[in-house]
Amino acid sequence: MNRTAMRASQKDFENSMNQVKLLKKDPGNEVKLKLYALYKQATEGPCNMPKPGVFDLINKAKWDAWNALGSLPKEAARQNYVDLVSSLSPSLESSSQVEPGTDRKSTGFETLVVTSEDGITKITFNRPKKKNAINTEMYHEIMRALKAASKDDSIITVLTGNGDYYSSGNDLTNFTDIPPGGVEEKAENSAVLLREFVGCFIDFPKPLIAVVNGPAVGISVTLLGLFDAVYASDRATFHTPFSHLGQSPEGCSSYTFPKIMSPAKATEMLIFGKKLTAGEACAQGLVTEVFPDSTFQKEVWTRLKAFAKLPPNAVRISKEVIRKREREKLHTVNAEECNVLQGRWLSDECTNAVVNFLSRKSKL
Ligand SMILES: CCCCCC/C=C/C(=O)SCCNC(=O)CCNC(=O)[C@H](O)C(C)(C)COP(=O)(O)OP(=O)(O)OC[C@H]1O[C@@H](n2cnc3c(N)ncnc32)[C@H](O)[C@@H]1OP(=O)(O)O
Repeated sequence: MNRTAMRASQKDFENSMNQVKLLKKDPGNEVKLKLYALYKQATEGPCNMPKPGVFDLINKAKWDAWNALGSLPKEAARQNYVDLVSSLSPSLESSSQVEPGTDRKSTGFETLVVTSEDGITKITFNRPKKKNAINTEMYHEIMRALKAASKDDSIITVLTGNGDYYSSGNDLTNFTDIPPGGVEEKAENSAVLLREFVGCFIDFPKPLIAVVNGPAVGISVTLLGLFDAVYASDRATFHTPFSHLGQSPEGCSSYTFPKIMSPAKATEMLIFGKKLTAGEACAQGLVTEVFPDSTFQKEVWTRLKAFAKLPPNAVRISKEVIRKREREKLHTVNAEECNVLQGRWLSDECTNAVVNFLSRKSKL
């Protein structure tokens, strides 16, 4: 049937919006901009937003795309949107698909894969093309997955990454999505989100294990100080370029790192941005054990499956005994770090570093 000869109904439009969420492959920035522009035109009509500033790279690209549609009628924009999505259909997949005969897989996550099997809930960062950078959606999904894992029947919970990276840390494009209240509101919202996010790690009631499959950057490193064990491939590296980004430590690392590795070693990492190999991180106590990459998955999962057979109540109670006397202190540190960062995010040092990263790639 020739779709262009038809009028797309509201239902067709909504189906297409849902299909976009199921895209298997990233359609690329150009197509994403077209989809954005057609969606806005179909729902709001011609571009009605003030033109973003020159440094607001992403919003400016979006504005340009929407504005370029001029006075295209809403119905035509809706039809073009449906046609464009249908032309992308070979790269669609159903996210509700559950692999047959394997473990229980939770659906409803865009940025994670969450499975539960053999007493282990595994939360996998799943943005491999972006080196598992943590965008706003992913912060929320990780919190949701942790809250569910704390209540499910698993004994231990594991975080790991899909692809060659464990995680490249905070997604720097998070800083470009500026709300109507401006950059101050953005900084405040981010500090609230960060505090809640780190709080979930402080309060997590079961043993939390990191399976660090590759390089880790920024917040994905600092959080390791709140894990109960950290197993790393010898491909992994550990790096917190906070000063380079005009930022300051988070994830309670200003407290945990000096305790774990000595104040001077913590300074080298957190202030001077020294990158550690997995072996160095292990020697300094941040990593529990390092495995050759060729046998990493096999060895680690064999070990974790054995741990997960331990009596659940004893495991949970022991975690509580260990965490209890530190919990209040950790929450205080978390609040202080978020406060300091809120100010840093408004600094020229931070703005320039983020603009440099984004414009280096001319990214959206
Ligand atoms: C609620 C807010 C809380 C904030 C908490 C504070 C957190 C602080 C931090 O985590 S600080 C650390 C931030 N991370 C970084 O500075 C790393 C930035 N990325 C890089 O330096 C590099 O991408 C790399 C070294 C990780 C990998 O380099 P390379 O192997 O050359 O790959 P690419 O650079 O081509 O990356 C592929 C693809 O991924 C995108 N990407 C990677 N990391 C990030 C990131 N952190 N933020 C946004 N995007 C990232 C990269 O741009 C490429 O995208 P493209 O293919 O160009 O679309």
